[in-house]
Amino acid sequence: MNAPVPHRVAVLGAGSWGTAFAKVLADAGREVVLCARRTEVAEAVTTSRSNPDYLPGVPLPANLTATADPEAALRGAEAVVLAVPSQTLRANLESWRSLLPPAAPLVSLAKGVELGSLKRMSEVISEVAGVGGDRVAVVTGPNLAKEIADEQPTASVVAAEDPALALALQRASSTGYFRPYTNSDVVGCELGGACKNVIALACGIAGGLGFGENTAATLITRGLAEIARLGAALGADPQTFAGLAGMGDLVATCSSPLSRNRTFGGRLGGGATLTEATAAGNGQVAEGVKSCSSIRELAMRHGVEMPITDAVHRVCHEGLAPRAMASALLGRARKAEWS
Ligand SMILES: NC(=O)c1ccc[n+]([C@@H]2O[C@H](COP(=O)([O-])OP(=O)(O)OC[C@H]3O[C@@H](n4cnc5c(N)ncnc54)[C@H](O)[C@@H]3O)[C@@H](O)[C@H]2O)c1
Ligand SMILES: O=P(O)(O)OC[C@H](O)CO
Repeated sequence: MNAPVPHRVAVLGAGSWGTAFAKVLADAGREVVLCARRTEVAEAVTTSRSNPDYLPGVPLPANLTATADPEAALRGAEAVVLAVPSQTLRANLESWRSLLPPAAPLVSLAKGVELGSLKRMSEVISEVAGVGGDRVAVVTGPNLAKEIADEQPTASVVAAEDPALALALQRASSTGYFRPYTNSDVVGCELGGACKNVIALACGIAGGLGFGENTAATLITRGLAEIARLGAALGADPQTFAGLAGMGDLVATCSSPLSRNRTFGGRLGGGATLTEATAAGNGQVAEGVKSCSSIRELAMRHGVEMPITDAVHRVCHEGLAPRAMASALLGRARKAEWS
């Protein structure tokens, strides 16, 4: 069965990625309403046709309008995109639940695993909105918001249980600079997006300590190995981790100075405390700082070894000195590469 390609789309959350993805949808021909938490952000988008707080200097198209009123944004929406930080998704969605159009698909842009429940974002959405997994989709991949806002060529993944929904959203978001692929492995795609933030923190810490590309490549490669192990335990398709939502996003995030996670790790490696590193982020969220704990707990629950994730958790939350991280990792028992 074909799912209708949505024309009117509400994007809830007007931060970096919410705004950039709203622009993608508008450039793909949708009528997009971007919903900001703060009135001044919505007003700035309306009056200046840009979002100076999150994407300064990026012109936004006329078929992208903004409001701070979720009811106005959601009225008549044929698809709803959720673009808020992962640890805030539950509370935000609870406040929007009664306004959600009854049949509209719900699309997650968030990359994280919820603290406490250890749920992936699509699971949180199904639970809070009271909808089946067939109405939920995920957009993920090597998608640094600023590069996409500047229309640099990028591929992405639309993952959904329902192949017709994935196809409809793929059509709804394809532009000359943004090429989404479909994928039915929602579990693997979401794990790839959440876990790479933690490995990017590790790469940032290594960079802050003055280590070079061998260390970064080691963390990326062994990071991918531990992400894939968790994926296997949770029933993901192993191929996903070799794709855009796995290796692709891992490489982009671990390598880019635009990554909030890598940048945050760099501050820790350079000697900042967690509080100082958070303050320097000016309200921008490095998702891995919280997800390192939920992912570690998820791995422990499933008997999966994730030593890099464990070390990042210990640096962020248990006082392990960044410099001691290398000896903690290299001092582990010797083993075969594929074991
Ligand atoms: N920025 C990127 O390059 C990028 C790319 C892909 C995915 N993502 C993911 O998308 C999600 C959103 O990221 P973003 O870059 O748009 O974040 P951001 O920090 O730039 O913006 C967050 C938005 O959520 C709103 N919000 C609502 N409740 C909030 C709360 N309690 N605390 C903080 N903000 C709250 C903010 O007002 C803001 O509009 C994250 O899960 C992130 O990992 C980001
Ligand atoms: O800036 P980061 O570290 O949250 O990463 C942004 C995106 O997830 C990259 O795909």
